[in-house]
Amino acid sequence: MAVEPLSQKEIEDRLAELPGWSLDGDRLTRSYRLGSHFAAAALVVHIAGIQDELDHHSDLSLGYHTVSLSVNTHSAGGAVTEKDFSLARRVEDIAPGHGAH
Ligand SMILES: C[C@H](O)[C@H](O)[C@H]1CNC2=NC(N)=NC(=O)C2=N1
Repeated sequence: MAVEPLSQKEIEDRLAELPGWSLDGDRLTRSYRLGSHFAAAALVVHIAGIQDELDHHSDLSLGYHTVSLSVNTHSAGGAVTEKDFSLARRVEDIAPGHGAH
């Protein structure tokens, strides 16, 4: 998969398809709220599995009822790439099943 930095327009087009995700500086980010701390922890573990499968890893943090991700592509000099959006889409696919919103 290409690891070229995406242009601002390419990032905006992709963000338009991913409600809840945003660009914070040079990182793609999203926070989720869950119904309990344990549910949030389970989502973290599920995301960790996806990240190992994709070999692409966000900074992933667990709060009280929250899970937060922040990701860019180290091998592209810390730019946002298609790999970051692939991860975001995979997380979006599974988050609702954990009751995350
Ligand atoms: C060797 C391995 O493919 C690399 O270290 C992977 C692992 N996870 C990664 N995660 C992120 N966010 N960016 C990378 O460039 C990256 N590279």
